[in-house]
Amino acid sequence: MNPNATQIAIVYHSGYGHTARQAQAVARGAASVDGVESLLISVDDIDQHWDTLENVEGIIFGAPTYMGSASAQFKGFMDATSRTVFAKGGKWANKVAAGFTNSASRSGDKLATLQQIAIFSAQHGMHWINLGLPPGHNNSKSTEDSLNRHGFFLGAAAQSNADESADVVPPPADLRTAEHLGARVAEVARQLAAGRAALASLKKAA
Ligand SMILES: Cc1cc2nc3c(=O)[nH]c(=O)nc-3n(C[C@H](O)[C@H](O)[C@H](O)COP(=O)(O)O)c2cc1C
Repeated sequence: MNPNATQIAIVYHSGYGHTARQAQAVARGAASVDGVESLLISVDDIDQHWDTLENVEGIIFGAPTYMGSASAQFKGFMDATSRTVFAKGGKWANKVAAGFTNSASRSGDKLATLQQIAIFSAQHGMHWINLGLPPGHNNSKSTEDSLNRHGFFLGAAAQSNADESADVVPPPADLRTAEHLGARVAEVARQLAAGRAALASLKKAA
């Protein structure tokens, strides 16, 4: 861990590996920004990482959509933060946040999961970063390989055919969309960190 780097954590759950592929793409995107390091954390290992999460600049949350909402394992993580983060005095306040989800159907009610993650981030007083891409596949010239082919604004979406393994899906367009989200969050986190440092030195000079 480079102490001068801006740290972005990606906290995710994946039952069968598909959302893990999406999470890896988000982490790649974040780490592609100069001066940023990304850290992938599965909710299965979360108890080893509560202290780490207090010290990162941003957290990008991801879960598969199961029965129209985040998976129960991810919800278990969300509920645990009531005790480990919220009750300790809002330890995640003012960090940047963003979200991603993956499911089998084109829609599959993924929007409900992204909304759930956005509300969760707001409860922690975090700054929500949206996807920042126009809808990718809504005209005759676009294709299934277009970035943001599912047309989400709130976060990154991926679709994994139910009969295909995580070696094959999500498809490249969805992984590139996930990379874009990681890079966007990392850039904003960098800007905020630099802005805070600049303000502190102005204050010192005054
Ligand atoms: C319990 C359960 C519920 C599911 N519910 C949905 C759903 O509401 N919408 C959908 O599109 N896919 C649904 N799926 C399919 C998963 O979202 C899909 O297989 C996804 O790729 C799994 O990601 P994972 O491998 O990271 O767990 C469900 C799968 C499971 C196991």
